[in-house]
Amino acid sequence: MSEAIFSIRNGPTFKGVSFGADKAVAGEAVFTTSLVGYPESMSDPSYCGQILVFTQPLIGNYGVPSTEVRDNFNLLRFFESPHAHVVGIVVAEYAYEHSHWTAVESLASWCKREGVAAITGVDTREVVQYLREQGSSLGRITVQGHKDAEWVDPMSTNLVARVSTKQPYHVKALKPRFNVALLDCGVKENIVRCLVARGANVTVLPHDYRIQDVAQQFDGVFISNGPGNPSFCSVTVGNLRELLQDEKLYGLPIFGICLGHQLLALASGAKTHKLKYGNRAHNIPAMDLTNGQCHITSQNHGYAVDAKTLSADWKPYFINLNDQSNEGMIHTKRPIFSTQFHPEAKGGPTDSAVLFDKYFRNIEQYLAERQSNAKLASRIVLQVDELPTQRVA
Ligand SMILES: NC(=O)CC[C@H](N)C(=O)O
Repeated sequence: MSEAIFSIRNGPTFKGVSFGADKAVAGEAVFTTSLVGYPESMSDPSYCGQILVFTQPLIGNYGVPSTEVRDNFNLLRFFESPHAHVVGIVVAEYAYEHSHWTAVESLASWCKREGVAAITGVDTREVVQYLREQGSSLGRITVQGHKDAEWVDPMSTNLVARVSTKQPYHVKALKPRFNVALLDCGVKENIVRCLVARGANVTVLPHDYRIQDVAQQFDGVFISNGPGNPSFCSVTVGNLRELLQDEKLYGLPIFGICLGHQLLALASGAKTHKLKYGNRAHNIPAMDLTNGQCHITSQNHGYAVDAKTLSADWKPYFINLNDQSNEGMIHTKRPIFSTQFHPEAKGGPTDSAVLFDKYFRNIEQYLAERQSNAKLASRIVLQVDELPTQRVA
């Protein structure tokens, strides 16, 4: 067992023991208070470049499932993408013994295979108290025998370009009713599953794909979650702006989640800002401002939309009941809405899965209107049937 050190820039250092990849890493140190779901969180592309500190003290006790198993839609059954995206993890107590029916290996062996540095024996309560005071900070993990990595701020690079599919791919529903185009800024498998399981064939497009050129052949557009600072996604934002301004597509349903919400907000003229230390948890209360209902939500984000900057056509949709930050927006006349939290969960509660049903009702209505509106005759621009059926690295 090698010793390891976790350090926070302009902050304290913590000694522990390495149980992951034998290396030195640097990134943005963030913490999650979620109790379960470490395979899902670590493979969520939104965590790209980050060192994730778990406040749940015991981590690793249920091992890691197979990265090979796929479901009926050819989607990964147990992971949110094929690889780990965090650069490191920090835990209080790594469980050297694991047991679960899905486990095929230990968290330690997965971290080693995936090149994720991991340190145990850290007082994560102290780390969190520190990060909450100082705000978002850079961190690094150095395993004994290695030189410290240079500090790196992943938020100053375009992470979306790194994690997005390189080519379009197409995931078929079992009984297809609709065709959805999904802009992949770092999509989680379960978002695609939530769409195909409800009967949409999903064509997943790279983040910078000119969505405005193909949108007319789809019944709805979806904008995914993803890593990093939304202001780096100027190409996607420019494309979305043109999409929103196209009068022929006025009735097109659009739904965005997390980074997708932030990009839609930027495209409609609103602003985003960095939160002091972000919201990463599975139990964050968000109130639906249209009916006063509270959803307990799954979240992982460092940026937020500034609700005061929403233009006249948009209203805030949800509000965070812990810190009053914006949790979504909805268009006042068009079938377009987005949320900062994750209705697809994985992990987390499924209170807000109903938003996928709302999106599908919008699509049904759009199709009914389109049939009575000859102006928008379907024009096939992109042949989807010959596309690959999974992410293209
Ligand atoms: N999960 C996400 O999509 C995160 C969005 C964005 N990268 C943020 O940190 O705010």
